[in-house]
Amino acid sequence: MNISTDYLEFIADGLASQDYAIVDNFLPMEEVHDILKVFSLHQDHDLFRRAGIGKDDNLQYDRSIRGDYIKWVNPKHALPPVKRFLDKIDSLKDYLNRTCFLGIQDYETHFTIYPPGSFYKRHLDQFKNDGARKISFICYLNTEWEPGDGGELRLYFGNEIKDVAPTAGKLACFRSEIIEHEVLLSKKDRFSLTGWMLNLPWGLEFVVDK
Ligand SMILES: O=C(O)CCC(=O)C(=O)O
Ligand SMILES: [Fe+2]
Repeated sequence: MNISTDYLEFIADGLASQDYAIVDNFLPMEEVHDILKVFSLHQDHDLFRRAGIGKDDNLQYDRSIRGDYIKWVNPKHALPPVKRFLDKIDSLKDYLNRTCFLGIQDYETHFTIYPPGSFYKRHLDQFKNDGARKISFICYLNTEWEPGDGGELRLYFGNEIKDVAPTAGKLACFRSEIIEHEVLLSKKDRFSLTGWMLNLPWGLEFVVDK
């Protein structure tokens, strides 16, 4: 077990009782720094692409809605620091399947960079033409984040909101089909690993398509 049962239980309870959970120290700083080195490597190789909205025939690119850059993780070729993160997500997936009966079969993950001035307007993570996304998870990697830097994750609960600072090591997760959310304007480069637990298997062709 590479993630404590306390964390797993806390996340499962949060998802069951309020449709979201936030864990502050999901990753130790050393692992955050190791993952950031992988980001640098991918940036050096110019592997990040503008993120789109929707999927397949409905895929669109619109900066007034979403301004981040992404690189999909291929789990079969993940470098060790990323593999270590994926192993934790695997443990979480198995735990949620045992305790919440969500029928999660797989997950998809991308590296994400929001450059200064970017944001992602209020949305739901399920695509109109695909309801496979069950749980959204985001692990933040911003070691220098301070109040005023922006880039908070804003969760909507009817008329209530909750803002989550994107500080390094934190994991935010929520029910993809229920919780509307947005990324507020970020004033600095904002790094994260973003993923979704799916109730369908995720084939390699799907990775290459993206
Ligand atoms: O990075 C975040 O805090 C949320 C990202 C998001 O909403 C998404 O990629 O769908
Ligand atoms: Fe989202």
